[in-house]
Amino acid sequence: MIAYSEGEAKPQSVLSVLTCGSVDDGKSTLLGRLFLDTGAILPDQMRELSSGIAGDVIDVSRLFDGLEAEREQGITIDVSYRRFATPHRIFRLLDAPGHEQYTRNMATAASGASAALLLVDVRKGIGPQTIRHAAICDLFGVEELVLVVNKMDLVEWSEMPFRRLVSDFRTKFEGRIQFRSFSAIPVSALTGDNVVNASLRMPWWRGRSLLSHLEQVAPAAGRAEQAFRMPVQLVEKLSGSRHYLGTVGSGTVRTGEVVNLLPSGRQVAIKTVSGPNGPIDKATSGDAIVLELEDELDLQRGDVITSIERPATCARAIRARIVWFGEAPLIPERIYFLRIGTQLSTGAITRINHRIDLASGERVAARSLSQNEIADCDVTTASEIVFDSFRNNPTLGSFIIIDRATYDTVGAGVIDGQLSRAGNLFSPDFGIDKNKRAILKAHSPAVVWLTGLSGSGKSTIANEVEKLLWAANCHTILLDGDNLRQGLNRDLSFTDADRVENIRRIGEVSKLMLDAGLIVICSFISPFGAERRMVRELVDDNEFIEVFVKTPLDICIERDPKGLYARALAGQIESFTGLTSAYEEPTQPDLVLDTVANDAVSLANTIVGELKRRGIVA
Ligand SMILES: Nc1ncnc2c1ncn2[C@@H]1O[C@H](COP(=O)(O)OS(=O)(=O)O)[C@@H](OP(=O)(O)O)[C@H]1O
Ligand SMILES: Nc1ncnc2c1ncn2[C@@H]1O[C@H](COP(=O)(O)OP(=O)(O)O)[C@@H](O)[C@H]1O
Repeated sequence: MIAYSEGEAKPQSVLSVLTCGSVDDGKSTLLGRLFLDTGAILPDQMRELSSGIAGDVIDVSRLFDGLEAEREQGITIDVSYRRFATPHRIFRLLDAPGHEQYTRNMATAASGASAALLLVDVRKGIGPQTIRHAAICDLFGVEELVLVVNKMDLVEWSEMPFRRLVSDFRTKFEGRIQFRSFSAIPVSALTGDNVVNASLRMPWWRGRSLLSHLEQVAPAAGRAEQAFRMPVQLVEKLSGSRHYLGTVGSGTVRTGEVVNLLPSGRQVAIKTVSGPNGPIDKATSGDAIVLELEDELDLQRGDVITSIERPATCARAIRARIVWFGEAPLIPERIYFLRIGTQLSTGAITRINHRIDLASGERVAARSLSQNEIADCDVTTASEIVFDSFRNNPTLGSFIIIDRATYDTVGAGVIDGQLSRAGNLFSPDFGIDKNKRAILKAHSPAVVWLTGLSGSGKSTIANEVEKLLWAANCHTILLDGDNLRQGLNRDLSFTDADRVENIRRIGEVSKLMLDAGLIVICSFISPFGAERRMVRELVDDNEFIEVFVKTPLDICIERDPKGLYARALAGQIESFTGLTSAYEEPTQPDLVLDTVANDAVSLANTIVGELKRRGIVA
């Protein structure tokens, strides 16, 4: 075994190996053991370690525990510690922390790994963490999963506990996980048995040691052999011509080749390909390049340049498997940012087809997803996205989900394919539109959106607004929580997920009525900023007036016009807004109404005043 360092002659094949499982299951010890027994640990580290010798057993975990501590302090670990080589292969170890909240890092690491070592303590068996990690490895295309059954020394090297654990794992994943290859190896990372060197203490084991198994793993199909994909990162105009900058995600591109531009679908020849040192004949996956095209086309960041033989797909609806990292749950129909390569779109998870239960590995129904949960979902985007199925080409096959308010990455997904309904919808261009309809009326259309706690005064004020507008010959409609929830939305409860769906439907109804030329007055608690923003974005800028009916909770409780607070406080109503369910106050409403200092009619006049100021009402 040789230690590998930059500059030496390099053995050819590199295998990226993800190590996962919990720290207690012996991950640090296993990594330490791999490095020690392959001779990859540097002499000064070895000296430091020797103080950990107890009898003839070296505490190899100390090397990696040290690194773990560095990471916790935010110190970047020198990756060279994590590279080692044998005469057959270079290994690049990607470590994923064992704690639950690090699922996000684990997903990132998994997307770059060909093989994964999933560590389990033979005495503890398969826990939710083991299942979660296996499911994430599967999700992100890790082809080779090795279940490393550790601490065999603590079960007297016996075969039965090992076999029991492996069969339990297989039962949980039968038919659900599609690793190209799965194997299980009994080891003791502490003593080194079966890690690098074959164990003499488990004569019943006829398989290879972990390292020799990893040396045999077939390397994953390289990205260089896949179809050409280059997401455009930047467009620059240099000496009069446009230059397109990006990194080749997969495949190869050559000067003179005709390529496909997506989503436009136009084809064009490549004039020049340039690398860091000037023009080159061809570039391949991983190369950062600059392209010049024969025709000046209006390509922008987020567009994708692909091969013409095997272009990517363009659609607005896809099926994807998603792992959720967000502290707040994923709610279907809520709008998030989706980033695929350099493309940024808004979109929603329109349906959760099923969730993977991490205790049993089974598919179960779900209305929302909590942190660390994994599910198969339908996703719809606002604009057309350019993608591949992850199986065919990971470059455009995965995406991340970003919260629109906090910009946190709240989830990641891999794409399984296009949804069939996606391709066949068009936006009809009817001759008579809302502006023409408005000509017949004494006003322009608008949505007046009143939001606030129950009992804050939304309905009372909305009613006064409608009376004033009717008197001014305006055509109006008043939509209210109480009436919509008895008809169109009678299937919806007051869970967060149902409130999101409630507002989505009302938003769509409001838009239709707006198109009919009406002034739509909406009175809904609409407790979440994300959905109020969604409705605002459905209509034109000047058409949406967000009115925050700002009445303190104690006043609403005092008013209690329907007796609901009394019942909620007595525990008879679940998830009651302001008490047991959240209300997110608007951060930038168009109007804030103080119902303590002003009466309902004067507040209604304030709203009508705003409609006049905007030129909606004469
Ligand atoms: N648990 C719970 N929480 C809040 N409100 C409740 C609840 N249960 C019933 N109600 C009655 O439903 C009305 C609110 O419906 P909305 O459609 O406006 O609610 S939401 O926007 O989906 O949150 C609300 O009407 P308003 O009092 O006019 O706001 C209540 O009458
Ligand atoms: N300035 C005010 N504006 C609106 N309502 C008020 C005001 N002052 C007192 N109220 C009373 O508060 C209650 C508000 O109830 P409602 O309009 O049904 O609220 P919401 O629709 O927000 O649940 C009514 O009983 C109303 O008479």
